[in-house]
Amino acid sequence: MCTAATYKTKDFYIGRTLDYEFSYGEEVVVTPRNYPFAFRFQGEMKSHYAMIGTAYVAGDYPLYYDAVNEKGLGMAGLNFVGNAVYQEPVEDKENVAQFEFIPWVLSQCESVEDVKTLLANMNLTGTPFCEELPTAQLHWMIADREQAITVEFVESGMHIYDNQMGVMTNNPPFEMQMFLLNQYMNLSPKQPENHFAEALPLETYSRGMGGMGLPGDLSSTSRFAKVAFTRMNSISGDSEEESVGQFFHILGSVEQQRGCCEVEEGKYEITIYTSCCNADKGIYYYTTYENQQITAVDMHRENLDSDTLARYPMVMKQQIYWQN
Ligand SMILES: C[C@H](CCC(=O)NCCS(=O)(=O)O)[C@H]1CC[C@H]2[C@@H]3[C@H](O)C[C@@H]4C[C@H](O)CC[C@]4(C)[C@H]3C[C@H](O)[C@]12C
Repeated sequence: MCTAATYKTKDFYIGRTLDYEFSYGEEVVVTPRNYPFAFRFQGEMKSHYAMIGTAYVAGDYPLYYDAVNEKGLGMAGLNFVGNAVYQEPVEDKENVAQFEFIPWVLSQCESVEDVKTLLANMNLTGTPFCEELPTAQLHWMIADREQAITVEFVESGMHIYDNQMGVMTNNPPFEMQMFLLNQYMNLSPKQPENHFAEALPLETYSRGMGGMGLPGDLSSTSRFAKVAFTRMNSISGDSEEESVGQFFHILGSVEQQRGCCEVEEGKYEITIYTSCCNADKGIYYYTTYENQQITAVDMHRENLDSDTLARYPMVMKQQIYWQN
């Protein structure tokens, strides 16, 4: 399972959890403006917007999972297995392979409005990167500081949904996830009151009963409701530390601990990493399952006019701050 979220205080933030049972060896990767992107169908793009995010680098190619560009536009790809349907290349559209979707969008769009225009003429193909890395079945959240959308390619074609909550998880399709939220309309952060039956002496027996009824399991629908509630009711100061801290708490509400979700005999999904990118400043913060201390990579500390990827393997060892 995976969860993505946006958050806005003074700055705009976007991030995700990457939940899976194994890691591909992902890194934080800055793609500078003059890195030549060789698109399968669209040819070489010699210069473009710079971007930062998590990617698995295959050869010298950044296969991004989530990223933000220097204009403050961000996107994240999450599993959508069984529902994602990609097309064969066609003649009258811009064909883009599924693994190129993030670079294709972030290299040339400044805003979600730009993305909508770009998508109108795009055909996402199921072309695999190589034999060893088959096509990933994903759907995407794309956001800037003004709005967020969910983009899904399914049997009936491409669907773009306004995503007012700025959250996304996995299956089922976004429309159904939104419908299921109706079930939770009664939830409130306030202490509950007895509406069950006047005749019964039901009472709040402890503090902290706000959000009563919020699901606690790790299924995609439960995480959708939980993270939406957490994100929509979230309160924080607007300093960088407070905003980033709060963002990690929002995604912390749906993190996966090893042992709770067995996906195969003896194999468990865990939150491999959690990211929070300050999209305005191009700073990518992350924690990993092994290291809960926040690590940061600032794209503006790199030479953004270069043509070579800057790569930072994620810190995978627990860092403990000793006070004495
Ligand atoms: C497995 C990841 C999604 C995690 C997730 O959503 N988990 C939920 C699990 S569940 O089904 O709902 O149970 C996805 C997110 C981004 C994906 C990667 C990126 O799309 C980049 C390339 C794309 C290539 O086609 C395949 C390898 C790959 C390197 C992908 C591997 C894998 O599919 C990733 C890492």
